[in-house]
Amino acid sequence: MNANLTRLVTAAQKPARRIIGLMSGTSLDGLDVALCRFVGHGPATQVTVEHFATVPYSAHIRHEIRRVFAQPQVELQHLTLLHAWLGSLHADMVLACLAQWQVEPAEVDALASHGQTVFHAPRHQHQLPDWPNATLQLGDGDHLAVRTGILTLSDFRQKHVAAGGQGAPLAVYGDYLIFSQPGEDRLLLNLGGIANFTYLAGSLNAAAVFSTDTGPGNTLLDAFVRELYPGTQYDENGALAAQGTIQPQLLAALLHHPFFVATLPKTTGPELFNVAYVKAAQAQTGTHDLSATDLLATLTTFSAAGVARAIKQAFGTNPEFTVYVSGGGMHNPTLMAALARELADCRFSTTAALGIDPDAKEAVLFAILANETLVGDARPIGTGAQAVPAITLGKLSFPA
Ligand SMILES: Nc1ncnc2c1ncn2[C@@H]1O[C@H](COP(=O)(O)OP(=O)(O)OP(=O)(O)O)[C@@H](O)[C@H]1O
Ligand SMILES: CC(=O)N[C@H]1[C@@H]2OC[C@@H](O2)[C@@H](O)[C@@H]1O[C@H](C)C(=O)O
Repeated sequence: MNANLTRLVTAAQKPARRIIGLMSGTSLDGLDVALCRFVGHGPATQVTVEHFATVPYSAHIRHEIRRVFAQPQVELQHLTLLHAWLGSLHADMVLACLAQWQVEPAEVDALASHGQTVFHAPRHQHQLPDWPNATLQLGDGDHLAVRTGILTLSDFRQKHVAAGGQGAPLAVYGDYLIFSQPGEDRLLLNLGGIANFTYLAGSLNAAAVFSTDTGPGNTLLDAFVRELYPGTQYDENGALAAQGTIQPQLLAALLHHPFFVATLPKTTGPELFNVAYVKAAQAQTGTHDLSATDLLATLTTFSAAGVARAIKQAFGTNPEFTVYVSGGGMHNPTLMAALARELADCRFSTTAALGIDPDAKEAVLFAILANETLVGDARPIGTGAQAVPAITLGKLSFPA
């Protein structure tokens, strides 16, 4: 048997294995690196996060990604170079983390790399008749495998698209395995650049589980803070938005988009929710001269209202859940206060209460997906239009 296959089978047969999950999201703040230890698979999965770090992206890296990020037209040479460059860059970031944690690459059984989403194109968003759902993540897995010497799984979204999905959200596969709890209906809400949630039934009925994006999380806030306060990356602790007043006409115009009434599940990205989207709504409502803080206050409530709309769309007007929040938006008290207003009957907690660092959650998720691909099974989740494809995800790259 080929030595790579022997290595693969050995990793799959171990009673416990270490997998590093990597996530770099739409916020372009950095690469999240989570070294996880797994025992078991499927609903019996036990995962411990041994180490976690976010390796910040430099201004240079952010600049090079933004040259193509969510752009319908790009320089093809730059896109091609980025694919290789980001693969090597992510590999070096992993090696630096391992050195700091005093863990040898040989002690790690697999790397699970999400890559950098540069364009997300579900059919409802590109609206090109006869063209499929599509999504593109850069940072090639072979570069990670060869440079780190670690067996790598990557490019998790393509199979979801191939099997009939939109390529996202994938969190549902991992959320279902590690956060389901008998007797408690749970909502897991991730406030990243884009917000999404997973519903888990206390009955443990897999058919009832589903997940969806809800619209912008931090992406518009970040984009306008960058534009209005040059040199600043985000509204730290929601302090700017907290000084502003919500502009109701603009808020209504922002929410007036087919995305917010489209059936669940749905996905989106900064290809739709971007500066141009907001400026069009400002032009339409004559609010282009709104102060920076009023605009940020309105955008903060817009994100919260999008989350609330999707939850109410699924569960009716007065949903009562414990909502377990993760992602960078949970550090924004103005956004969290807006959510508490929009979902008055919900209680808010974070995934820390469930044993997973909320900043690490998405990176852990990709490690879980890799663990399932190595040792688990494809299993049915959801039903009807909300069913997620029963597949294992990720492509294999061997180091040699
Ligand atoms: N202290 C803070 N105050 C306000 N906002 C914060 C704070 N810390 C983080 N954030 C927000 O969180 C963002 C980063 O979030 P996160 O890392 O979850 O996004 P991501 O993983 O890139 O997104 P996605 O899940 O859409 O891929 C920052 O850009 C910022 O908007
Ligand atoms: C195409 C893409 O990268 N989508 C991300 C993004 O960030 C949040 C939201 O939009 C979600 O759909 C997805 O990520 C998470 C990890 C997911 O697939 O569950």
